[in-house]
Amino acid sequence: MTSKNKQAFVSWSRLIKSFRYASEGIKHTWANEQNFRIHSILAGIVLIASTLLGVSVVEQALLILVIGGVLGLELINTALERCVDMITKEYAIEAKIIKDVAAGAVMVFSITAVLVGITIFLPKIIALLF
Ligand SMILES: Nc1ncnc2c1ncn2[C@@H]1O[C@H](COP(=O)(O)OP(=O)(O)OP(=O)(O)O)[C@@H](O)[C@H]1O
Repeated sequence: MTSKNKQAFVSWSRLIKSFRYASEGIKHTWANEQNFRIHSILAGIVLIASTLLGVSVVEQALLILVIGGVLGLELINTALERCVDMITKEYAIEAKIIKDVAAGAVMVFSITAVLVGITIFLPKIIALLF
């Protein structure tokens, strides 16, 4: 049996399209979500500081991991907000809970990222000062 719609194992055009759609999602979030812009700029500052302060490769990898986690969760949070807004524009307790819980997830991981940053940077800053 042969399928008329047999697809290539890897379709480059589909891959490029999916990158384009993902970039559009990131651009939309950057344009509309202040928290995403703040987190992205802070991430850039942290990565520059980590290079200047001679943070080890493993520590830098850890910073990249938590930064990616925060930004990824921001994107999921934005998707959930849009999803709720698409379902209802009216006040609904379920809508409130979904948005608040999603925002809570971002906050939990952001605090985790800050704690990782403090653990890595504080000893280096103290060593620089004293
Ligand atoms: N349909 C709704 N029903 C009940 N409460 C809502 C509803 N929409 C939003 N809220 C409440 O208002 C808060 C802010 O919602 P909003 O959609 O403005 O999110 P936001 O985090 O401010 O996002 P944005 O950055 O897009 O303004 C939510 O966390 C939730 O508590």
